[in-house]
Amino acid sequence: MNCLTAKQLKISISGKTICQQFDLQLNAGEVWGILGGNGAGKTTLLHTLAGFRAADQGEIRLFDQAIAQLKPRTRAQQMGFLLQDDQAQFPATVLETVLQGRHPHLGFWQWESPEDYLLAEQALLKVGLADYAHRPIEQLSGGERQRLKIATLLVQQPKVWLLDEPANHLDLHHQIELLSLLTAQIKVVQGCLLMSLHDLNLAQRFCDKLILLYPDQPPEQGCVADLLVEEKLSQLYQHPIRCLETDAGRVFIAG
Ligand SMILES: Nc1ncnc2c1ncn2[C@@H]1O[C@H](COP(=O)(O)OP(=O)(O)OP(=O)(O)O)[C@@H](O)[C@H]1O
Repeated sequence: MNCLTAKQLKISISGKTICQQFDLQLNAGEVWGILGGNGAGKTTLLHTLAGFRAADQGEIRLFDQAIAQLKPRTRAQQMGFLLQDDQAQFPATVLETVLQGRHPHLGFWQWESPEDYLLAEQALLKVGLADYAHRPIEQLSGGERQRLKIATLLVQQPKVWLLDEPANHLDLHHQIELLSLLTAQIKVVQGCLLMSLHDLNLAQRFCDKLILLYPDQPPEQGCVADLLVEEKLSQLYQHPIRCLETDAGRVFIAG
């Protein structure tokens, strides 16, 4: 099943073309990564696919409905977005914040039900924040805030997940723990996930497919095995990248 499709997309920002005549199809059960250097356009591409900004040309469809025509509430029932920088937040506790993930599913005057609270508590448990439920969010560390944002998306229960640098602020244990949780969830609910990443080893471990946003040539997309190779990665980052075969699988290091 197609979850998110883009046809003949042209995206530019500040006079720079990120992509043109770009087609994309995210299918049920797929985990995609976007790789590219700073300023390559990863965030811009994600924001455009989410319908937060208009493309210069082309069409984006979420479950076969034009995203530009979807009401924000309908879109939020189907698509969750993890913003990279999300500083401006109202004073609230961790539990109040995670419950906001239920809002697209509640009626205008409807309060959260006991089931909503249960979902929120389960999500906090999954991200290791159960003991922080009544803490004001301004007292959380960077990594704890990131885990709270992921918990909020878990209770939102979207089918399509767009994540801008989900590994930001997370220690190695939480990177693996949370990306394992999210990618397993995608397979179970037959949704799809597209995330920007700076860590090639996380891309290798968690992604099925990739989009490479080069600085000097059109984007490329395909399977991880075809794209995570020294020559393409060195071109992508304009820096020599080496791929090493180890007991733990392939690892990538900057030369
Ligand atoms: N609001 C904006 N107005 C004008 N130009 C912008 C704006 N946001 C980003 N840009 C520019 O658009 C280009 C793409 O930025 P974008 O944030 O999409 O890159 P990125 O690949 O996500 O980068 P990073 O890895 O540094 O987060 C950059 O050259 C950036 O300077």
